[in-house]
Amino acid sequence: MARDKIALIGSGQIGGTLAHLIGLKELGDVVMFDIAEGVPQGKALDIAQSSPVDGFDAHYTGANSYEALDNAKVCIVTAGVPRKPGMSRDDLLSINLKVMEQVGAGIKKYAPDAFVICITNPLDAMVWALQKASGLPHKKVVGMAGVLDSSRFRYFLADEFNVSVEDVTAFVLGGHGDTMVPLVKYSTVAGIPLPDLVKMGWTSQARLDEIVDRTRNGGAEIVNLLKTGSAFYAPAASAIAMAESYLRDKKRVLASAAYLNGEYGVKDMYVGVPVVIGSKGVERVVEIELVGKDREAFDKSVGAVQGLVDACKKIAPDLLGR
Ligand SMILES: NC(=O)c1ccc[n+]([C@@H]2O[C@H](COP(=O)([O-])OP(=O)(O)OC[C@H]3O[C@@H](n4cnc5c(N)ncnc54)[C@H](O)[C@@H]3O)[C@@H](O)[C@H]2O)c1
Ligand SMILES: O=C(O)C[C@H](O)C(=O)O
Repeated sequence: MARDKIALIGSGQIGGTLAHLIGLKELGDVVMFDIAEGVPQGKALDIAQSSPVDGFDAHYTGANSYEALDNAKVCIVTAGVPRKPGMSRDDLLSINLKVMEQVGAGIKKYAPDAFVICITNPLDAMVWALQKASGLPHKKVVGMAGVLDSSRFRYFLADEFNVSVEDVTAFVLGGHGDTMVPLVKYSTVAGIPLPDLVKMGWTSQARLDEIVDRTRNGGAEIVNLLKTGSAFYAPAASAIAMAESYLRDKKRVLASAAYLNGEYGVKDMYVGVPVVIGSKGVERVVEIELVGKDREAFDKSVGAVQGLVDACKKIAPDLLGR
């Protein structure tokens, strides 16, 4: 059986890590694309040369032309710039919006049947713009953030309780920004919700609040440590989970920036919610009933994303006609 072709648009820190993980997991052949000449070619060759050591079979190519995307089954988009200490993800909007317009046109021309995962920040607005620019069906274009934010939350919780990360589930919804919504009520250790664990004396409400806060600031914590860029190992692993669910029709329930057309009371916007990802793309939006503080926080987060989408519409009004 022919291997699936996976195109990585952007071959920087996340692009390189994605390419390596795809080989290690034998998910398919990899095309690395970037505007920087030599970078995708060099990384592709380097990773290909690791394949005999690690024992995986995958074909790697690097390219600076969109033709290389031809017939890709999955496209993962990291093209653009990351933030530096002191910046917010939103500061990247105008520069990365231009990149999404170019990338969207390339996908439209060469990979119109692909499942597209956008990673570029500010995530919820960029995936909205990428869908508009590519014209692909909404269920075939998603944004990666919720898996990452939920994974950070899971890791901090597992560390707090001194239990395996495998036994911790968590969902972080809303926009991928300061207003994201870690859902305490729906996060568990071995099925036991966090509020029950507080009652059981496993932790205090104050500690839980600190962990929620650290999760919300998880991206900035790493940016401040690295100083020259942002997180890439966990973001790449998170996007691979989404790509794998699509390619292997696993139908995993993963928090993703998905197009909402009335669900959660939101229309014509991408926001982080749990979705089922299978061979048809986003096969179902899981609509959790949000009440009280969770509803308020979610609505506030949606408002923040709406502000960014409105800014995109102002900068690139022609996107609306597509
Ligand atoms: N959604 C998330 O959870 C999440 C997590 C981490 C990073 N990010 C975002 O992902 C993006 C990439 O991060 P990174 O660490 O890989 O950055 P990076 O700078 O290492 O890589 C970005 C690459 O994009 C390339 N590029 C720039 N303009 C391009 C264009 N027009 N066409 C093709 N390629 C282009 C650059 O040459 C560079 O190689 C950033 O915007 C960052 O903020 C998002
Ligand atoms: O924080 C960033 O700028 C990168 C990314 O969105 C993250 O959460 O790690």
